[in-house]
Amino acid sequence: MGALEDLSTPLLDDFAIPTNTDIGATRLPETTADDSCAYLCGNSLGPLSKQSEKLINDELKVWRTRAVEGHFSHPHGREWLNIADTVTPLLAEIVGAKEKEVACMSTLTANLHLMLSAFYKPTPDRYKILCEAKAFPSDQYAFASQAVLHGYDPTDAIIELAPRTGEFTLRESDIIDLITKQGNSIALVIFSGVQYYTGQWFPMQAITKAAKEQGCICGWDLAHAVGNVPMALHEWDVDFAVWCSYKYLNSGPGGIAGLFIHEKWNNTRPPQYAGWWGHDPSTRFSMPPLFNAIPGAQGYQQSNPSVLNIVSLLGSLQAFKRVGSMDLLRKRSESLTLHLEGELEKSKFYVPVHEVSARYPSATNDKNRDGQNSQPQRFGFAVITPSDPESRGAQLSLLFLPTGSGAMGKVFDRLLEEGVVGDKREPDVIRLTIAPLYNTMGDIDRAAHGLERALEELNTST
Ligand SMILES: Cc1ncc(COP(=O)(O)O)c(C=O)c1O
Ligand SMILES: Nc1ccccc1C(=O)C[C@H](N)C(=O)O
Repeated sequence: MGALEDLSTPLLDDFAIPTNTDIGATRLPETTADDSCAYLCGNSLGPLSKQSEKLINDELKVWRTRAVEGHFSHPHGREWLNIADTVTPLLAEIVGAKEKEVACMSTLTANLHLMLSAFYKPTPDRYKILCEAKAFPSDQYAFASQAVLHGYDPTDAIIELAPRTGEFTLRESDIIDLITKQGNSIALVIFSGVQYYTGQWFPMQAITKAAKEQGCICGWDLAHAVGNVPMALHEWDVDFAVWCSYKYLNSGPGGIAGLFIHEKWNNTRPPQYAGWWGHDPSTRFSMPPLFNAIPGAQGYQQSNPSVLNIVSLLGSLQAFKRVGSMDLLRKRSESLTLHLEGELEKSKFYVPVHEVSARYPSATNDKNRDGQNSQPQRFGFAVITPSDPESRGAQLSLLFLPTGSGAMGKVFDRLLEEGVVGDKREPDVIRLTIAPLYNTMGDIDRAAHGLERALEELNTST
């Protein structure tokens, strides 16, 4: 099996990256029109894997030529009845789980609700849900609606832990202290593995351990962690986890999601929302009236999965497999992200994150935007993602200053004109992600130089 050992990009050819022309880059020489853009947005939607494209086309052909027979007989040995079996072992490796602890199914938010319905069992003494403040909105809605479903007021039932004043990310000690002090009233501790906005990789093992010591259930939303950072869900004794696959796993827009349930729950957490795909496959097609669940995560499957979605995921997972392990991929990821960070720190407009509060006092106070101050301030940026590589994945989140000044939007547009695709989170953040499967040092240089030119222009034109 091949392994990425240096900063070359052996898998670059595996992915179709949009060209500068495709994304409408207008400020580049004509000669680069057909070159790949610098696609730094794998945290939102991974690019198309060429193998996925091939596999989808293969399946379309099977559908065209065999129709329903494709379920039972398949020219490439991927009978649709068992199509999920092509991806579960690969997913299990990526999240550090046993195969039977993983199911590839449905969508992230739906899976989150399924897991909450199975694991959030509040009692009058222990009914709280602990999560990070400003979790991805879908998660906030899911937590709140589940609290309401059980008769609790979300403002009381949900504890949202926010960074300290003047800080942007959570300190491990603050998370652990809170769990230790309030754990006996907490039913569920659920964080995102990697935070979508800040890029912080939470100390998953330590949080899980602290939660377990207090008798809490511990679950994880791994949307931004899966395929990004190495994990050992089984060994860490995580109770459940959910993820989508269209970010670092490159399965395509709306791709099929996944979930993990620790095997220790096999006998005590039967699926409550049963469907035929969670039924024992050996008798599924005898159509028995009584549900007999597959032990473990796969018993939670409800419907027959989308074959096109699964093979789309499979194409990309084969690229992960060729790399060899998440640890190897992570090595490359760490050095590329360090390099991006280093380039950003060289900028004239770089503001160290610990100076943000002092230099832009309103940046950590949403009510009073710096952009409305009477004194015009220089446009700049800080990196709010933790600088410790152990506390982050591939993404760096740049906070544009002064906050509320509109600088972020202008820089974002300018980067796009130069063929650099990041993503913006209003009002002030651009996320840049160096995905180790397909991004290059050249992408980093383009982003850093584009950013410098954009801020130079912004500061001289006002
Ligand atoms: C952390 C997190 N949770 C939930 C979602 C929602 O996912 P979906 O629309 O696939 O349910 C996303 C991404 O969209 C996310 O990043
Ligand atoms: N599925 C999408 C469709 C359209 C636009 C964004 C998304 C995202 O996934 C957003 C992502 N979860 C984020 O971290 O912001």
